[in-house]
Formats: sequence, C-alpha cells, structure tokens
Amino acid sequence: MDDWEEDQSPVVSCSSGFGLGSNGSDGGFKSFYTGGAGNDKSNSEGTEGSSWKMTGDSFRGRGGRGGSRGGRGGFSGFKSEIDENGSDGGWNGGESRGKGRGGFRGGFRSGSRDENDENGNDDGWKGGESRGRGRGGFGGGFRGGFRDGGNEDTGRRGFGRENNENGNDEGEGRGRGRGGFRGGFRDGGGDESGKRGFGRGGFRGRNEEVFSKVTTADKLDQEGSENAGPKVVYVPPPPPEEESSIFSHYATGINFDKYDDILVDVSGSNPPKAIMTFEEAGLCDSLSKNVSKSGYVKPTPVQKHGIPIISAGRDLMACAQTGSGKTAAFLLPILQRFMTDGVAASKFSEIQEPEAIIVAPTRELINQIYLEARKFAYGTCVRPVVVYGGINTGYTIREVLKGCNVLCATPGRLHDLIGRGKIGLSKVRYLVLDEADRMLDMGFEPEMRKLVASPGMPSKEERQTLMFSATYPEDIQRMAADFLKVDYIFLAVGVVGGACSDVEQTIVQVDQYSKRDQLLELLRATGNERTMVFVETKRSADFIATFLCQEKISTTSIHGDREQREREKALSDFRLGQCPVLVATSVAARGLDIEQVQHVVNFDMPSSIDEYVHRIGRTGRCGNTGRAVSFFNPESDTPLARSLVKVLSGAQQVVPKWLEEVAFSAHGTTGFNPRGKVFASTDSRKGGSFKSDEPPPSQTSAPSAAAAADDEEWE
Ligand SMILES: Nc1ncnc2c1ncn2[C@@H]1O[C@H](COP(=O)(O)OP(=O)(O)OP(=O)(O)O)[C@@H](O)[C@H]1O
Repeated sequence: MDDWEEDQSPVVSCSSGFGLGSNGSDGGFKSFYTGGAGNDKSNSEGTEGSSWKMTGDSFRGRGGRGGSRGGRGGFSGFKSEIDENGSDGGWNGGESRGKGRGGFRGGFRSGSRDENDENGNDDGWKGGESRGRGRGGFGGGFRGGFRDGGNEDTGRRGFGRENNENGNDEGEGRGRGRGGFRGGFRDGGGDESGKRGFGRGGFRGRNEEVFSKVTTADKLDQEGSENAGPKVVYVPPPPPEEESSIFSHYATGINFDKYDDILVDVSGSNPPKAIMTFEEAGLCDSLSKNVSKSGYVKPTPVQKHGIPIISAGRDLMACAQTGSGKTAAFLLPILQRFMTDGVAASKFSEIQEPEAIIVAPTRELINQIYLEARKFAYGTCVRPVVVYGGINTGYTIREVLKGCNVLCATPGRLHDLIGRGKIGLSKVRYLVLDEADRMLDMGFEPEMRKLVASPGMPSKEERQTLMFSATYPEDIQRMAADFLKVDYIFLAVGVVGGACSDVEQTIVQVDQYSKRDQLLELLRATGNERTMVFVETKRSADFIATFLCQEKISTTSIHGDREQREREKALSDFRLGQCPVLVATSVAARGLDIEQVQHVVNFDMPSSIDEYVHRIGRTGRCGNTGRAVSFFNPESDTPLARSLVKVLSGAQQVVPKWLEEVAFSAHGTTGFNPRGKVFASTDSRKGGSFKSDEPPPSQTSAPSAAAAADDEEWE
C-alpha cells in the first residue's frame, strides 16, 4: 500500500448539509468546512486549516462536515456528515477532485435525506460521485449515485425512488479507477425492489467505509480533529430497559441434557473441582436471580468447569463447542467476584478505570456480550459499557465516562479510547478474550500485544486472563501462553475444534454456476425458517441478497461494507424474523446467538475449517437442533476436504463417499483414517495431537484468495 492510500479516510456516512473542502498535507493544502443547512457550500483552497461554521436555523443539529484529504501534491477524498444525533434533515453533498502524485485522485460523495428515523439516521437518498486519477492513472472511484435507504417512512423524496423495507440502497455509479468499477445500479431491496439496476460490477471506489480493522478504525471515528477522518454519526438505539426484554431468552433444546455426556479434559496443575449446579457456584442473591430469570436451570459443562476455575483465580484457556454457554462461563464468576470484593461505584469521571475488559473480534458480537453482561449485572452496582467502531465516538465516550466496571470492546475502539486517556488500565483484574483464537491470529495479535503492554495494564501475574473459543489451532494455543500465567488451566469440552453435534451437516457437491439455483431451491423448501447464508466476499453478499430479493425471498445482508446502522438493522430484521434470510460474510460467523436459526447454508465454503465450525455453529445452539448445508465445489474447495471429513466424522455425521475420495486424492492416504478418532482434546502443553489438515497458505482455495482480495471486516 502506498503512503497515499494509507492516508485515505473512508467515507462513512453522508447526510445533511453540504460540504466541500479539502484537507491536505505535504505541499497540498488543508481546509475545512463545517456547514449547516441546505445548499451552503464552501470551497476553500490553499488555506492551511481554514474553517468556518454555521448553524442552520431550521435544523437542530450541527450541519454536515465536508472535507477532502489530500496526499502529497494533491488532495483526495470527501466526506460529509451529520452530527451525532443527526437530527437535521436537508440534504448534503460533497465533491472533491484532486491531483495525487502524478495524477488525480479524488472523490465525491453526496447525500441527502428527507426525513430521519428516530435515531437521526440518514435515510432518504444519498448520492455520491468520486472521480480522480491516482498515480499513473485513475485511482478514484464512485459510489453512490442515488441511494434510497429508507424505511417505510423515509426516503420518498429527493431523487431516490421509494425503497424497500430493508433499506437497501440503490445507486448509480460511474467512474474509472484502479481495479475497475463498482457501482452501476445497485438495488438490494426486498419484495418491492430488486428489479431495476445493473447490480454491482467491477469497480470498487476507494472512499467507502470498507475496512474496520484496527488501524483504520482508529482513524475512522476521530472526532474533533480536523486532521481526522470522517466522523461517524451513528448512535445505536438504547438497549432495552424493560426486564422482560433484558431477560428474554430462548428455550434450551432437547439435546441440552446430552451436554453432560461430552468428554471434558481439564489440564494444568490442581484444577478446582467442577460444580454441578448454579447453587454450588456461590452466586450472590442478585446474580442467582438473574441467572434464573435468564432461564438457566443447570450449568453447561463449560460453566461447570469454567466457573470454579475462574473463581479460584486461575487463568484459563477454554475450548467448548459453539452455543454451549461460554459467555456466562466467564461473566458469572467475574461478576460474582466484583460483588464480593466490591467495585468502584459508577460515577462520572474524565477517565474510567474498568476492573474487567472483554474483547471480541466483531462489533455485533461485542454488543451481544455487553447485553449479556448487562443482563447478569442487572440490579447490581456493576456497570458494563460497550464500545465498538462504527458508532459515534462522542456518544461512546459519554457512555464510558458515566462509569465503567466491565468494558466490552472491540480492539480498535479500545485502543482509541485508551489513547484519548478516557480509559485507564491500572485497575484491570480480568482480561477476557472471547473468540480467543481469532483475537490472537495474524489480524489481531499485534493489537492484543499492544494492549497487554499498554501503560498501566497489570502484568499477567497481576491480572487474570481468560480465553474462550470453540476452536484453537495449536500454534495459536502456543502463542496464547504468552498472555497467560504459566500454570493456566486448559479446559476442553469435547473435541478441540469440533463441530456441534446438534447440527446436521450436509455437504452438496456443486459447480460454481449451479449454486444460485440450488440455493433458491433450498430456501424455497425451508419456507420462512430463519437461515443464514454465508458467502466469502462482501460483493457476493450483496449480489446474492439482491438475487434472493428479486426472487421474492425476503433477505437482508450483513458485511463490512455496510454502515453500522445498516448492519444492526439487518441483524435486527433477521432476529425479528422480518427478513428470514440473512446473507453474511464471516463477520457474522462467530459468536452471534440468534434465536431460531434453523439453517446455515455455506454458499461458498470458507477457507478454513475453523471458520466452517463457527459458521455452522450459528444453528444448533444450547441443545437445539439445526441443519447446515454446504456447497462444495471440488474445483475450489478441495483443500478443505480432509479437514471437513474429520469434522463430519467427529460430529457423527454422514461423510459422503465422493468427499472421502476428494479428500484421499487431495492428500494421499498415509495415516488417513476418516472414521477413526479424529480429534483429541488437547492441551498444546502436552505435545498436542490436533493437526490441521489444511494446506499451507500457498495452496489455499479460490474463495480464500477472493476473500483476501476483498479483505475482511473484522473490527
Ligand atoms: N446454563 C444454561 N442454561 C440455559 N441456557 C443457557 C445456559 N448457558 C447458556 N445458555 C444460552 O445458550 C445460548 C448460547 O450461549 P453462548 O452464546 O454463551 O454460547 P457460546 O458457547 O459462547 O457460543 P459461540 O461459540 O457460538 O460463541 C445463549 O442464548 C445463552 O443464553
């Protein structure tokens, strides 16, 4: 990536006001405009840091902010946006064109709204254009055109046409740029839509909200700094206040009691004895009440073992199958300790020092963990807070400063708040890594190392570190040991990396071109049952969602190119059954606990077997049964065959003959016993016996290459 690209601040949102400006460096120029309402427009060039502000009479909120940042010798990018409450209507547009090194690179994005929803989110239409030439040619792009993203009450004026209930956007794009074109007409709607437009093709403009990895996330939401990237305006709806919603839960399934039969392996010196009931956990009254209000009658194995281990002050690396209650396994003992020892009373302070920090890889997952923490802490003095990217920083900071005992965070936003001096680490007693293998893989490992090395963070000897996942590649286990005390306990419930046996897994051999028809057939057969369809790239998520909508299957989608507001709306529509089909990338593969997901479809096979295990684990949770159908294309998915056979066998599933043959032919037969004991519950300190059969990276499958190209959307 060249310097210029690193300098880009993706456009996050656009809404009201009209802004035009630029903010350059290195011999470029810098200017900034904060505009109020309507058509006000500023175009300031060549002024270092000039700025002006106005507040529109007719609008309550601060107006849009527009700016374009330029790299050396030019400028690029544009953003326009609203304030955190987004209460202002009007319209907004922005344009930027500029010269980059050796050429132009620029962008334009404009937006407008007619009416806001209650959160002030920008519905209505948005349009945008970005044009420009980068080094040696075009590096700009276009995204937008007309975008009509409203709900029923919005988005009916302006240029946008009436949109579907899902708020999917329709846009027109034109442009040239490196890598082609993305735009054209995009129409991703529900029943009423999806008929117009040319889909999304080719080019992908650069100034979109695309990456939410830490480095970008740090830039994303910086507020109050002219040098910063665009301000994120989204403020999520407040969490439920009524007890019935806080404690709403789904019933455990018929296989819940079978959890007791799962083999458990606890290794490490002097592990505390498991508990058999919640009463034995010694929870205080409030917690006990909250546990029963949550519908928990008896602990799952990971809770039976995990709770006493954590209560005894031991570090823990725990592996248990998807949907088996890992979240409560770490939350309950932490909260109990806080109740026993006391925590700082929640009160406003310019810096908050949480006693527990929980990190997870995606925004939706950390929010879910927060809601669980809030549920179990209900009626106690412990205040959990959640922070994640894609929502307004000012709002987030205000929430944190009100008091924070348990901080649930995605890494990018966590580091941002630490950097701003809003979070101090010196009181941290618990550090929890949920989806620990993901938190320690290449993407997040540096962030985690940075976190534990941050000023004030107690050393591993002085804090308790807890790691949870359903999968633990051995190399990650070894690395995880760097974060844990030497005598940590390794807890494996069932087979490490094994799939949940309550999910009936079917592998269907397909070729690339028959997948869509097969998906359609399958979804027509499942009717209104809730189904998650996993695809490998963000682009195909949009494409498949659009296709299904055109086929009158009410579908929504979630992936990292969608704004946070859209992501949360999609999830909520899916949860509520308004859209029974959710097309998702791996951003939704881990941790999400959604009631009544009966089916998972792997439209594209994932590139790793662990990802497969997490994806299919979105169904068959908490003793309920579920089904997973996976489209296996031998042309691209063969490298996964052998691991897949093992996972199927390990979960007592039927292994198709053809898959065994593919697995044999791909890897030879030495030592291959598809029916044998396929996994061991293995602590890597014992030498380990879990060996991945996935090929080394050079042999990765086509989807994984595609995914790499599309990049992924972890927070
Ligand atoms: N002891 C229990 N009794 C009844 N329900 C439970 C119990 N423990 C957890 N649950 C419920 O089971 C569901 C799955 O729990 P949770 O999300 O913690 O699973 P998980 O192991 O973290 O899954 P994943 O690996 O997918 O992250 C949740 O709805 C949770 O409330």
